Amino acid sequence: MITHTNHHTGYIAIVGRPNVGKSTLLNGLIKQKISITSRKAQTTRHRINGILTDQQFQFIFVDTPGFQNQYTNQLNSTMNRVVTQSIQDVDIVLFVIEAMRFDNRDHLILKLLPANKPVILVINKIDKLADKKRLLPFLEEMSRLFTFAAIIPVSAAKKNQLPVLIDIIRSYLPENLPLFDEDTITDRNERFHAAELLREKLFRLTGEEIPYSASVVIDQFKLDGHLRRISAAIIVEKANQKAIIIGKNGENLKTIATQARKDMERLFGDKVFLEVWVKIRNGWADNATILKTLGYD
Ligand SMILES: Nc1nc2c(ncn2[C@@H]2O[C@H](COP(=O)(O)OP(=O)(O)OP(=O)(O)O)[C@@H](O)[C@H]2O)c(=O)[nH]1
Repeated sequence: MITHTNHHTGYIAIVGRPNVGKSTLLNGLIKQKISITSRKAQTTRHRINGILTDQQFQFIFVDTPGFQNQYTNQLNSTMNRVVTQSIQDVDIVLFVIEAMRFDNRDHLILKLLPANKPVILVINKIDKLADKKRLLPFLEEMSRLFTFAAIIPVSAAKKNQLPVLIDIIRSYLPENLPLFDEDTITDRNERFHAAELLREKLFRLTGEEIPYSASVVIDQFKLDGHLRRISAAIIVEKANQKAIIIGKNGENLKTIATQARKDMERLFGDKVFLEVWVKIRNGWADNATILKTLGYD
C-alpha cells in the first residue's frame, strides 16, 4: 500500500530562455512527445504538465514558456509572469542553459531563482561541443553564479545523462502521496495536444513568413470506436500566409497534416483521421481549403 512516508511526489519547473531546449528536455524525461519543439524560438505558450510516475515517485513537470525581454507586448509579459509564478509554486527548479553560452536573458532568469528550494542547473546541448574539455571551466564559472543544488551537463536531444538527471531530481522530491493516476502523462487533454502537435508542424514546416499570430483551433474531436476523428483549423491573418501554408498543389499542408497525424497516433496509441483547414481570421469559412489525411490505409 502507498502511504505518504514511502512515496515521493513533487512539482518541478523547467525554466530557461527561449530555444535552450526546455521542451525537448521535458519530452526526453517523460519519454513521450507531449511538448512542442521547434527551431523557431518561443513556440511554447502554455504551461504543460508532463507526469512521470513509478512505484514510489511521481515527478510533475511544469514546462514554462521561454523567458524573454526583447518584446513587451501583452503575450510576452504574460509569459514572463508565468515563469515567475511557476518558480514560486514548485518544489524543485530546473534552470536550463546552453553549453558555453550565458547571455543577458540567462542572467535575468538567474535573478528570479529562489534561494529557498533546490535549483538544478541543466547545461544542455553538450553534443554540439567538439572539445568536451572546454566544459570544465564553464562549469566552474557557472557554479560561482548561484548555489545550485547540482550542475549537470546533458544532451536532451540525444538523451545523454537524462537518467542521471532523473536520479538527482528524485533525491529532492518531497514525501507525498501521488497526485495523479499512474497512467496520466499530462493533465492537458487530448484535444489540447492535438492542437499543439499541429502547431509544432506548422512552425517547423513553414518559413519565417508565418508569424506567431497563426493559431490552431480544434473544431471537432470525436471518438469513433478506436478512431479519433479530428477536424482542425489553422487561422492566419492574410491570404498570402494561407497560400504559403498550403504550398504548391497543397503539398506543404499535406506534409504538415501527415506529420501531425503520425505524432498524434503515437501519443494516443490509436488511429487518427485528421482534417485540416486553413482559414483567414476575418472568417470566410467558405473559402477554406480542405485537406483530408486518411488515418488508415
Ligand atoms: N544539438 C542539440 N539541439 C537541441 C538539444 N535540445 C534541444 N535542441 C534543439 O534546440 C531547439 C529548441 O528546442 P526546444 O525544446 O523547442 O526549446 P525551448 O527551450 O522549449 O524553446 P521555447 O519553447 O522557445 O522556449 C530545437 O531545434 C531542438 O531540436 C540538444 O541537446 N542538442
